[in-house]
Amino acid sequence: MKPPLLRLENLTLGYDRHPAVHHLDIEIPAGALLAVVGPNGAGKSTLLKGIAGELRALGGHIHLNCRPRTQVAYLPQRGELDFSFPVSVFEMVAMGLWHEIGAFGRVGDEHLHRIEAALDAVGLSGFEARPIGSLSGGQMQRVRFARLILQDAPLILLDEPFAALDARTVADLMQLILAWHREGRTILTVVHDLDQVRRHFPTCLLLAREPVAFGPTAQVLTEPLLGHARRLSEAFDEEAAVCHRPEDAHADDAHAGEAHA
Ligand SMILES: Nc1ncnc2c1ncn2[C@@H]1O[C@H](COP(=O)(O)OP(=O)(O)OP(=O)(O)O)[C@@H](O)[C@H]1O
Repeated sequence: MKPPLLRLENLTLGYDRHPAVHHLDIEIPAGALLAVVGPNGAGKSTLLKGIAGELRALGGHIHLNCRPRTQVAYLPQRGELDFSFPVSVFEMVAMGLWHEIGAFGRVGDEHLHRIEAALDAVGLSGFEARPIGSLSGGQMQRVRFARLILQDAPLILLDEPFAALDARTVADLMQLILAWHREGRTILTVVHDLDQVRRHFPTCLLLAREPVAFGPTAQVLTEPLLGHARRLSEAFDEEAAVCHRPEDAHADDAHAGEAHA
């Protein structure tokens, strides 16, 4: 059996000292294609932000069996994007190479070739000079996927990559995700469409401020478990303090995104 690429140990994540999601004790094996599902406000985006190192843990630990900064590719929700940023498609995609060439490094022939190949893979050859502000929502999401291709990361975190996209774009992006899975990468994707999860994602984490179920998708997406998740989410107290278990005596010294070989 493959060792876990990612292990969450009694993890609590939240904002202003209030937990948004907690009691996460989960091992995700290398090569998993995992859907993260749950009601609105269940803590799905918060979990991805924590793993991406954008949010410090309030308690517990995140153990990563890869380098946190350069080997984790994170695609935030599209609502968090500034489309008015004055860059071209080429420049936006080339940002996927920052960990190889640095912010002001020179893009060499090999890099040019890889940028062209990534744009081709997402169906945007010929769009290089277009300002990103002139793209449709679907084209912009393709550009963001091209950037992920260049990041070439073993761990990929996708937050609602299919939201508000047409069926053709969803199908094309899903094929890219499946190709990454075949290459052995580990992929966590927040998805709302449960039919899509059943079709394409072998494993699933059902969240409702805490893990409700984790495992093979058919065993997780059952009516009783989905109902339980809805009820837990509705009953959650947003103002609650971090709740420590007796074994958490040293939880406060946790560091999110900490590398752990
Ligand atoms: N920046 C923030 N500051 C304070 N609270 C936040 C912040 N971001 C999220 N929250 C709160 O944390 C909780 C979990 O939010 P999160 O966005 O992780 O849920 P989600 O499962 O991704 O929801 P959705 O499916 O609606 O996107 C919610 O109560 C939300 O209001």
